[in-house]
Amino acid sequence: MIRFQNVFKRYPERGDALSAIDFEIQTGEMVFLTGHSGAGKSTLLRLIGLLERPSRGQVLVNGRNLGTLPRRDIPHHRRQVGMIFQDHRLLSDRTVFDNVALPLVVTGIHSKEIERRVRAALDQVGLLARARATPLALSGGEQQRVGIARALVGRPPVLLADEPTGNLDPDLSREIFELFERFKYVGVTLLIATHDFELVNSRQHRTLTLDAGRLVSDTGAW
Ligand SMILES: Nc1ncnc2c1ncn2[C@@H]1O[C@H](COP(=O)(O)OP(=O)(O)OP(=O)(O)O)[C@@H](O)[C@H]1O
Repeated sequence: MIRFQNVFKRYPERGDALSAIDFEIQTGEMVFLTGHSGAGKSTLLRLIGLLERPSRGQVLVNGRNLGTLPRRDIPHHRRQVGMIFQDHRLLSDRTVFDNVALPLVVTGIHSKEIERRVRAALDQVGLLARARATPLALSGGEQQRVGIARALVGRPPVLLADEPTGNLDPDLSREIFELFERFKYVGVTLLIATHDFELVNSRQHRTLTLDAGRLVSDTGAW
């Protein structure tokens, strides 16, 4: 589902943020991406989401080479890849329902179908009862779950999460990971960047480790 072939990413003012990265992730795998701050985790995720392009090498998602993807296919690609961020980036003047509906509204899906899918996504993250609240009325963990529902609502086959539990206490972090583990069972491919070594070590998932832009370890599938 995700394949990197000798990928480099160079920022002109910084040098190589990623060097010679090679790995493959199969459909339905749940993989952690770890490494020190600045190791290149977010850069790697951004290449998969096509928010950045590699300086060298190839990134393939679902068999398609992102380097040769025609411009008109980029919106379709972005819908295939749900992204979850640490700072969840919710719109504070809209309800939880509207925040989750946003990715569907731009695709022009019928409003009845939007309602059905948003309710299903909120139900999956346990927030159906808070659909009419605004994000500021929610706790940090609940806000993060709204961000997850928004990433899920378009049913993307790939979910990327960048420090999804960065601001949460250990109990909430565990809850979020348990939620991710449930997606794995419905065939979603998940790549989760995190510094939370304790959490990574407590859960038996394949782990890719970056160090100064190089892939220094891959524990392989368990
Ligand atoms: N847009 C950019 N322009 C220039 N340099 C960048 C840019 N984005 C990232 N970098 C640099 O690339 C390196 C990798 O950054 P990246 O954000 O991928 O690391 P990270 O492992 O996600 O770090 P953190 O855990 O702190 O979020 C860093 O040295 C960073 O300063």
